[in-house]
Amino acid sequence: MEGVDYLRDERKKSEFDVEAMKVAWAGSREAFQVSDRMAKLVANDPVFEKFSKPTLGRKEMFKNTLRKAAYAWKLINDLHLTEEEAKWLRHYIDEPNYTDLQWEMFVPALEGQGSEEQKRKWLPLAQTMQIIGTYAQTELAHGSNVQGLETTATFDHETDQFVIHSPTLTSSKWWPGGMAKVATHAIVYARLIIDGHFYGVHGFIVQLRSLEDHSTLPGITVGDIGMKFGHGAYNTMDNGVLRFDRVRIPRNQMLMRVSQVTKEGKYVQSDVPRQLAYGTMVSVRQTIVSDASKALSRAVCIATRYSAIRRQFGSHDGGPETQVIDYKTQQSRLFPLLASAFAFRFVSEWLKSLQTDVKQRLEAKDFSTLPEAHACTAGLKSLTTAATADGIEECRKLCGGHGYLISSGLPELYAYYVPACTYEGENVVMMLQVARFLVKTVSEMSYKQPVGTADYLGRMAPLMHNNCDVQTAEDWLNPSAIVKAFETRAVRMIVDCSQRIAKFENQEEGFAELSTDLVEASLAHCQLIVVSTFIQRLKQEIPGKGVKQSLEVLCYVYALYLLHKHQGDFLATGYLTSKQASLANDQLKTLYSKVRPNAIALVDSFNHTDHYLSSVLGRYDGNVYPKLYEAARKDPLNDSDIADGINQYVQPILKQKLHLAKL
Ligand SMILES: CC(C)(COP(=O)(O)OP(=O)(O)OC[C@H]1O[C@@H](n2cnc3c(N)ncnc32)[C@H](O)[C@@H]1OP(=O)(O)O)[C@@H](O)C(=O)NCCC(=O)NCCSC(=O)CCCC(=O)O
Ligand SMILES: Cc1cc2nc3c(=O)[nH]c(=O)nc-3n(C[C@H](O)[C@H](O)[C@H](O)COP(=O)(O)OP(=O)(O)OC[C@H]3O[C@@H](n4cnc5c(N)ncnc54)[C@H](O)[C@@H]3O)c2cc1C
Repeated sequence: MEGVDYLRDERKKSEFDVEAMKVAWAGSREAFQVSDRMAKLVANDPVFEKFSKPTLGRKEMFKNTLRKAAYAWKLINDLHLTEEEAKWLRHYIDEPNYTDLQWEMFVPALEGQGSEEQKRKWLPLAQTMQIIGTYAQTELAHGSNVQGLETTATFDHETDQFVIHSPTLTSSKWWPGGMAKVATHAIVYARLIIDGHFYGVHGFIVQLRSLEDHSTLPGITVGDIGMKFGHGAYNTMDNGVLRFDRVRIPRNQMLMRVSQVTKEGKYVQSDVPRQLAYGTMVSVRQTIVSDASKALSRAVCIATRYSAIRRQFGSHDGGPETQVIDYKTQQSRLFPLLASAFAFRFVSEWLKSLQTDVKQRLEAKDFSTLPEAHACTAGLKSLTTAATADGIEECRKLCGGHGYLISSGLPELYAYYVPACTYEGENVVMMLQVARFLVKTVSEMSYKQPVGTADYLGRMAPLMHNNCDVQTAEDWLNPSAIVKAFETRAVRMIVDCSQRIAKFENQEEGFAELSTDLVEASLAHCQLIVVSTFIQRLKQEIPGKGVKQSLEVLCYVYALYLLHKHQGDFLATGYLTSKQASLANDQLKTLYSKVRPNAIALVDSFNHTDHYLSSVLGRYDGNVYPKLYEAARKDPLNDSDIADGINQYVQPILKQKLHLAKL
């Protein structure tokens, strides 16, 4: 038998309707159809070929990406693609480039932080790509600490302009994507100075390059910051360094939704909270959660298919060896990741609806849910990206030696994905933001009832004193038992930290002293959100034979895997006995055997094309070994029998050896 037959047999074992699961994964039939159509469009167009990327040099790689982005823009216009379709098209092209910044950051920043007048002027230009923008916030010396940025924007009364300046080397903008070579404009974050007074960091629209010949404008120095981790990965993006030498922009190019500067140089704060200036980051963090499920599902798809094909040991009487997916250890590493991909998918859907709700409220000047939205996006961004980056690396290891080959698709995916733990808010820094929200919520509880994702903190009294009543492994197959366990663990960790902080005279000092515990408590809170959201999703109607049942199994796998992994927390907070924790682990093992027959069908439900996976190991048809061989033969080193350099550098050594032998 070959890999092709193995996967065919595996697909026959499936206990659910794969087509219906594809819809459940996508969120709706329409969402499935759009993403499916775009995936196929990209996969079937030779312009989007990407297998040769690892062999290209930086300049060729960059140019190739520009070519693809230009072609994609042509398709978007020629085929009159909707915004949603265009988003999927860009996603499936699968090469970071300047358009990511244009659509994910520049346009949202204009939308969220521009005044109505500014939006009328700038949005049509950006949306039709007559200008290309980037988001220039991070500097050489400051990324996380936004208030520490050094670039200055000084108001000049006489000319009614701002003077944008980089006063120090460390104030150089450093990292913004698309900035080095492509962007014509940037939203530059700088300290506002009026008459010698500082008014905090604000965003300014600054033109960097001529729209005629693309040359940099006077006073602007811009370039690339150099190669990044991995060979291909993020190196298709021109992350840049940018310095300003007293560059002048008109006053009306400061983003003026949150605060304004008048012609007279008066600083006026709108009736909206200053945190709205951070709004772009909130919306991008939500997208990052959705991207985490895509990246993890991709790695899991590769590792699961390959695990069903790969056989090692266990052959008796010349029969076939054991499929590595049948080893319990392989299942215990792989299936929680499969379950996590679904968990992240559903939490990202929920986060999107939360975001839509917040946006509507903001329009109506209701800012009450902004802190929660910030805490949720920051925390879930941190949780999902950390688990996804680790998960991709685990999938590489699950594929043994072949996982280390570029043709497995996993090294590239990891190198491309891993900066998500850092950009858009470094993960630990983000968890500390969640901690601030939680500690504040607890401290305000005497006069303010917690709501939304923090509402369980309002049930603190019973949760502080309850004990778990699970007695058998089956008792763990109960959503309310699971939610109660996660709520209790989170509440006890948060209250413990809050009480210890309260003992410090200086609360900030207490917060800093307890920050490692606070990060763990925040993680417990975020895990509760993901688990609860998965459970809530299962309460909705989910059509298709066996689909809901399979998702229920995955939901329990996700929850009990976390419970097992963090059993120290559950035991230390006194909610569980070690017997109950061990029963949870027993149940987890039973659940793995329920996932096993459905594993291939579950990863098929992600509907990933071979083009998107770009992995010989994860091919849909399972034809792994012949294709591995073929991929290896295509390596440039195999172009000739005697490689360049052999005659020059190896032969002389060999000949010298002969000479010594004669002696
Ligand atoms: C860490 C903080 C949050 C700290 O903010 P701060 O004002 O210095 O300090 P603070 O006193 O803690 O905060 C003040 C207050 O602001 C709140 N807040 C903070 N962030 C937000 C938000 N996004 N929405 C709504 N509210 C927000 C905080 O909760 C505080 O609220 P409070 O005063 O407690 O009620 C901030 O500086 C930050 O967000 N840093 C991370 C920087 C970041 O994410 N940069 C992204 C650059 S762009 C990028 O990476 C693009 C990658 C693109 C790609 O290639 O894909
Ligand atoms: C691929 C990539 C693309 C990017 N694209 C853009 C872009 O388009 N535009 C843009 O403006 N920026 C961009 N960035 C920059 C990115 O947003 C920042 O790197 C990120 O916000 C982290 O900030 P930092 O580099 O200052 O990290 P640092 O804050 O210096 O982190 C270093 C370490 O310090 C720790 N630390 C920092 N502060 C605290 C604290 N208060 N408490 C405890 N620990 C702390 C962190 O946990 C971390 O371990 C990009 C970065 C990357 C890698």
